[in-house]
Amino acid sequence: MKKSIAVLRGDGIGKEVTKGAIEVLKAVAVQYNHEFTFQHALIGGAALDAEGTPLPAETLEVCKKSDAVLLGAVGGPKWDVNPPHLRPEKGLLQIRKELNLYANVRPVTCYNSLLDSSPLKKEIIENVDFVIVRELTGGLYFGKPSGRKIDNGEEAVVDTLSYKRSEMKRIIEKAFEMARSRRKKITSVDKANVLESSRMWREVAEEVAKDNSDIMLEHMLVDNAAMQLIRNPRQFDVIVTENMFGDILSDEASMLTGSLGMLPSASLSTDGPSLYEPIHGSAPDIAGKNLANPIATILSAAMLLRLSFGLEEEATAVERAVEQVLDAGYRTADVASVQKRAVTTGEMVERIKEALIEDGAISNIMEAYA
Ligand SMILES: NC(=O)C1=CN([C@@H]2O[C@H](COP(=O)(O)OP(=O)(O)OC[C@H]3O[C@@H](n4cnc5c(N)ncnc54)[C@H](O)[C@@H]3O)[C@@H](O)[C@H]2O)C=CC1
Ligand SMILES: CC(C)CC(=O)C(=O)O
Ligand SMILES: [Mg+2]
Repeated sequence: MKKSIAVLRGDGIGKEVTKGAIEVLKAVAVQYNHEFTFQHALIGGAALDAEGTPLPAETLEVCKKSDAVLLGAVGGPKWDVNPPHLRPEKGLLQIRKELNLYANVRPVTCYNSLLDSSPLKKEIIENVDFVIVRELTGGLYFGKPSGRKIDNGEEAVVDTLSYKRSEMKRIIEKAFEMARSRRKKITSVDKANVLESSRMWREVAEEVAKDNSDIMLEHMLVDNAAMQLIRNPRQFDVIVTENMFGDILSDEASMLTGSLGMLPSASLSTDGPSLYEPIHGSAPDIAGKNLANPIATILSAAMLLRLSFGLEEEATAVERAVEQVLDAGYRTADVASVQKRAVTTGEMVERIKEALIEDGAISNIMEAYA
């Protein structure tokens, strides 16, 4: 199969983790006789430095012409003082809007071998397997008007949360579709006791449920959901929610798995190429140190293979390789219980490639660490 992948490395650890995922995708191409081409383009702080804008027109062109997009992360302290339109994050929001990436699918899977890496008890996180379906192109992050003004002689600020019914419907329908091939349960998360947008969200969810009576729908207020994720995460199958709630809940959920560096995501488009990205940011505190966990991005690449290219066997092989390497005891620093035994980003990538190329080749690797 011949496919083109646009790669937006971005900033900080975005560069390191995408490098690792590309290496894994290249290994897949060799192993399964595919031809993947990679075209790099600028986004975020790197694009601001080079082009004066966080999303150059050329980047958008490259993405639109490709079969899928792989993104690292954007942002960093260097650009924190910039005005809103010159923030790296603005480039990420813009590309989500431009490519109609309405659905951000964030699977949360607890690996058996990492049960001791989570701050939560093993009994709580064992067999946790759910997916957060986050609306990605509406809500507060895209609200207009937004900004500062003077109100009665005092500085005031406004951010607006707005959604169209159709925007709610399409993401909730996506969640129902996903639940159908899973355990057929949806938890729709909102703040309907306070927000009008949430009351409409509930109405829409009920309407969609009427046409999907094989799926069980429950509603949960977001503050309770944040608590239930820690109390009893196994109760969840598919969580569907608006943009900001999904953003926050998924970072929280990542700690069930042991680290923010473990959660992949797919940002699905209504029409054109979809984009695949780890849920984490550019991690300026560890950037450039070869410390980042590349697994979230490698698992995002597996989602790319499955969802954009239909390569189920290859996607499963990547996921199996990750699991095998973790089972063998390899850990980056974020999930290592004994820090001095932690491996670097580069070594983790090497081990995953090795496991992919030769299934079972790494069975005794922890001997080196004993
Ligand atoms: N999708 C994106 O591009 C996102 C960008 N950001 C941006 O990233 C910058 C830093 O934001 P933070 O709040 O620090 O969030 P962050 O997600 O970059 O990091 C939070 C913490 O998790 C750790 N961490 C994150 N990914 C990791 C990985 N793969 N391996 C090991 N440890 C990892 C970091 O070292 C840090 O201690 C900001 O400019 C923010 O706006 C934040 C979230 C998402
Ligand atoms: C620019 C932010 C909305 C990025 C982020 O935190 C995310 O998408 O998870
Ligand atoms: Mg986030």
